[in-house]
Amino acid sequence: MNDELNQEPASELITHNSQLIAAATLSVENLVAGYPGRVLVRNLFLCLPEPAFVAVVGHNGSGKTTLFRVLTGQLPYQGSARLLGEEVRGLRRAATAGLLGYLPQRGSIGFSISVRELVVMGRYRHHGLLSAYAPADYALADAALVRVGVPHLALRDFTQLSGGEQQLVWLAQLSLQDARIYLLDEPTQQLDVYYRRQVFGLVHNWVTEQGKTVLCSTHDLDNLPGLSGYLLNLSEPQPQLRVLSPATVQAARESLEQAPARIA
Ligand SMILES: Nc1ncnc2c1ncn2[C@@H]1O[C@H](COP(=O)(O)OP(=O)(O)OP(=O)(O)O)[C@@H](O)[C@H]1O
Repeated sequence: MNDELNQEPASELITHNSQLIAAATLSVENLVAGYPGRVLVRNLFLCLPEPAFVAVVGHNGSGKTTLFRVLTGQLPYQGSARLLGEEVRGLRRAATAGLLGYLPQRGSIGFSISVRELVVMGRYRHHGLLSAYAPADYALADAALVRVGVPHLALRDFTQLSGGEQQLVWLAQLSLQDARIYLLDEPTQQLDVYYRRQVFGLVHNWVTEQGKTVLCSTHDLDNLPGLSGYLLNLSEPQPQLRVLSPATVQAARESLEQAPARIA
């Protein structure tokens, strides 16, 4: 143990810890969440001090979406879950406050709309309810479509796109929201090998170039070793943030190749 730490009085350590938690991008303390008769997240502790990329992995049904539902205020929980120091259960309209951008696993819409019109809606926070989007907004939408690699889809009807194409369009829209923290639920699930790599590179750039925090749930371990950030394996008995590296990805792969432990 570090001698300097040993010499620090306990009261100062507690103050220091609570300051760290208050300033953290994401902090979770003793979090318990799930559904009636089914606890999925058990006594989870996490502290992410700086903006970072976090790959959230785990077997099917291990609670990745459940954790995201907690962090987006859609599911009640016990314990504490804070985003930029704010307790989630006290947050209202986090998305409109520019705090949180969320890409759910299945995003569908029931009416025809052009891709360009859908993407420009990512700018809604910068607009009054009734004001029309300006040419500058459409220019940003076009640029976002270029960044995700599908500018050729701009005039297509969104509802007629393939699942993978729709996923790329949602990502383009999300990038225009300019949120501080993004929760992406399996954003590469329906993508081919080429676009999977592109999307991991893109959302990793949101962290390194724009200072965003990105939590990305995924079953795609192949694209993780080249990225910097953290790995959170919800299939571990006591999940914790581990520095992303070829070794930690390999350890996660070995654990996920085993049958999941079933907790009642
Ligand atoms: N509304 C609900 N009521 C009861 N159980 C639910 C509900 N929603 C999800 N579950 C269950 O909770 C468990 C965890 O689901 P969750 O979607 O968080 O898993 P996941 O890790 O995201 O899985 P996947 O990798 O398959 O997307 C699953 O067994 C699921 O059936």
